[in-house]
Amino acid sequence: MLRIAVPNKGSLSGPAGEMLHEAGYLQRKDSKELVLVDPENEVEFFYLRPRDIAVYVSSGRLDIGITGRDLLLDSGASAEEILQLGFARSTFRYATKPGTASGVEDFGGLTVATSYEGIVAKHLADKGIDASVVHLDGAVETAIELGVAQVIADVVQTGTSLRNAGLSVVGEPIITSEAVVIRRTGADRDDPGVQRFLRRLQGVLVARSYVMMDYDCRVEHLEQAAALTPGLESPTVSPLHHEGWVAVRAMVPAVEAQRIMDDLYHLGARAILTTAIHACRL
Ligand SMILES: Nc1ncnc2c1ncn2[C@@H]1O[C@H](COP(=O)(O)OP(=O)(O)OP(=O)(O)O)[C@@H](O)[C@H]1O
Ligand SMILES: O=P(O)(O)OC[C@H]1O[C@H](OP(=O)(O)OP(=O)(O)O)[C@H](O)[C@@H]1O
Ligand SMILES: [Mg+2]
Repeated sequence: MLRIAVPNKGSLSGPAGEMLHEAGYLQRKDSKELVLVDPENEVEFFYLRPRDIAVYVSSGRLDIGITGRDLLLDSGASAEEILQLGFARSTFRYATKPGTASGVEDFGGLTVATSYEGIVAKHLADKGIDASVVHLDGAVETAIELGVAQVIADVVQTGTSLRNAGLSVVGEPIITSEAVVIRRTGADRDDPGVQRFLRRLQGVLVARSYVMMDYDCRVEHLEQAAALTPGLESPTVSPLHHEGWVAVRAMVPAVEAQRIMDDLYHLGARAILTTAIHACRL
């Protein structure tokens, strides 16, 4: 049975549970449940603190886990990303009160507050900056106001938390993060259970980002229409009872669907429909 670590709290937890549910797995009903067996799908889920997931996976006790790239890097654990999941997208950046520093090179002698000590200590060391790092569990934006540090390094998504604290980013993002599936470095790449799990999650990603498009068009416009809707392999084309017309079906990226419908209409295609894809195996 495949043993999978799932975040039990925070920004990763809700979207991870939704994705697993969409992929057809049982999910816990009560947030106090720590372990859930899904015998039908031959998996066992362990609900763990997001920070601990890379540690469990690198130990080999659990086969794979869902975590954030930033948490994986911060842990220093021997685990690697095998699939990007597209949620909990964020950057990890330095910020200060305006005027404190114009770049990381000005941090010498200052104190940096962060919940991600591993990432920050390594980044400063790589740059040869002699700054102190103080660990805080959260709400690090307040550390400057309270005089614990002059610099913070934290997750930035919309930038609202920084703005509210009167802080501005300094330097380029240290990391661009999102939720990822990880496994122990060097683990068997071809494990059939892992491959099946990844195919299911990839199916969810495709189902979320593509729609199915159907339309009718005149045979003489088919080449141009197919160029607008190439599908994944190539569009399905079926004859219509009405001679000189064909029905076409192809998957298209959801964000482009409206523009493609306009272009198809302009070309003379009619009865252009899109439908949601609920599940998929590529
Ligand atoms: N506001 C946010 N937007 C997007 N992703 C975020 C945000 N805050 C944290 N993350 C991401 O979530 C992961 C951190 O999860 P974690 O549960 O430790 O933090 P959290 O969501 O801040 O929860 P907590 O309330 O425990 O601090 C990281 O990968 C981080 O990049
Ligand atoms: O750029 P924003 O959209 O404001 O998002 C970033 C904020 O979200 C997270 O905080 P969270 O709410 O998890 O609190 P925490 O600091 O206690 O982790 C993160 O630590 C930042 O503070
Ligand atoms: Mg947080």
